[in-house]
Amino acid sequence: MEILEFNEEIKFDEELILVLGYFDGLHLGHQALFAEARKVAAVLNLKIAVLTFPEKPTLTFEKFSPDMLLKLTSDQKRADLFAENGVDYLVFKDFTSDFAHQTSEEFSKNVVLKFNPKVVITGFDYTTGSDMQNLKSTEDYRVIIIPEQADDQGKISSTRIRKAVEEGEIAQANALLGYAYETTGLVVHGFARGRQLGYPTANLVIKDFIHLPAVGVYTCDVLFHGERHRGFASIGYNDTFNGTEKTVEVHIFDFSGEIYGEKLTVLWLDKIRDMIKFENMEQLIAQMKEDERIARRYRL
Ligand SMILES: Cc1cc2nc3c(=O)[nH]c(=O)nc-3n(C[C@H](O)[C@H](O)[C@H](O)COP(=O)(O)O)c2cc1C
Ligand SMILES: Nc1ncnc2c1ncn2[C@@H]1O[C@H](COP(=O)(O)OP(=O)(O)OP(=O)(O)O)[C@@H](O)[C@H]1O
Repeated sequence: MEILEFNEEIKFDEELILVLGYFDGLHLGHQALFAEARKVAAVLNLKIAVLTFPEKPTLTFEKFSPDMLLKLTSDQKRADLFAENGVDYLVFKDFTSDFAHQTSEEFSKNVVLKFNPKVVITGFDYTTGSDMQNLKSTEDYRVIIIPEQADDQGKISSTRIRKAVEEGEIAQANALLGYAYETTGLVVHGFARGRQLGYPTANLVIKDFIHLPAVGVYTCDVLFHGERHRGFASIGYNDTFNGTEKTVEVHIFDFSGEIYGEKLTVLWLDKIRDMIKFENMEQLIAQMKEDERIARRYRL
């Protein structure tokens, strides 16, 4: 997959299938667009391009708050997901005021046609231009609109998944994503109390602007040096020790070793329980033994 910046000069000579949207998380709804794109691309023997934005379009319209920068994936994972979904050209365009103020006709001429698309694929609720039109087929390209992908609670959407993650409903988030929600971090030094508890933990610092699951205790898998290990993790303030800083800590079962400075990816699988402020360490250890049983028993 090639990653490109959209600019005035860009112009594809080959005909393409173009997919449009922001695609935070590349969830099952989004995946339906790419499944259709792959089908059409195979029949017509064409490559697939996606035009998307590095940040959420709402940044251009609403009063800024830092959580507007948060995403469901890191930029790296986002690119990986586009590639896994069959994208050949991943094209980024800053969502500027000028861009937003184009009419749908201008958008078609100034943007869509630059991709020389034979077919353009969008979802049922995708609108373009300041006049908020659905994209329509022209003599140059055919538009395929993918119907709403929904479950019993309605449309599968990035908004629903963000809410599920932030409420700790990880199993629900994963069901809507079609893959396990993940967080990548760098292992740094904590207070080294975990050893005393019998569960040394890798304390993670997270550099990506991504949504973190709610405070709590979770079953997880950990990707480390190309291998997948079962573990359990805690997100919270170490209440038993009157901690004041939020930490993300993970204990990998049947593993020992110094891994400071390494990068780990935590695949969040299911929430076990809320964080508890225990009277003493013994109670915390007893609870963690029970958590371990639950985490080890968890089947994918
Ligand atoms: C699976 C798991 C569950 C945990 N549950 C709790 C908890 O309920 N209450 C709490 O105060 N700390 C909890 N902790 C956090 C421990 O207090 C923390 O791992 C320990 O203080 C070690 O911190 P350190 O790595 O900074 O030394 C949990 C940690 C793990 C890995
Ligand atoms: N459930 C769905 N079914 C069909 N198409 C969808 C679905 N969700 C999104 N799409 C389409 O995917 C593209 C990207 O959509 P977008 O990034 O707005 O996702 P979203 O999940 O609707 O996001 P948000 O919840 O932030 O509004 C658009 O063309 C949109 O119409």
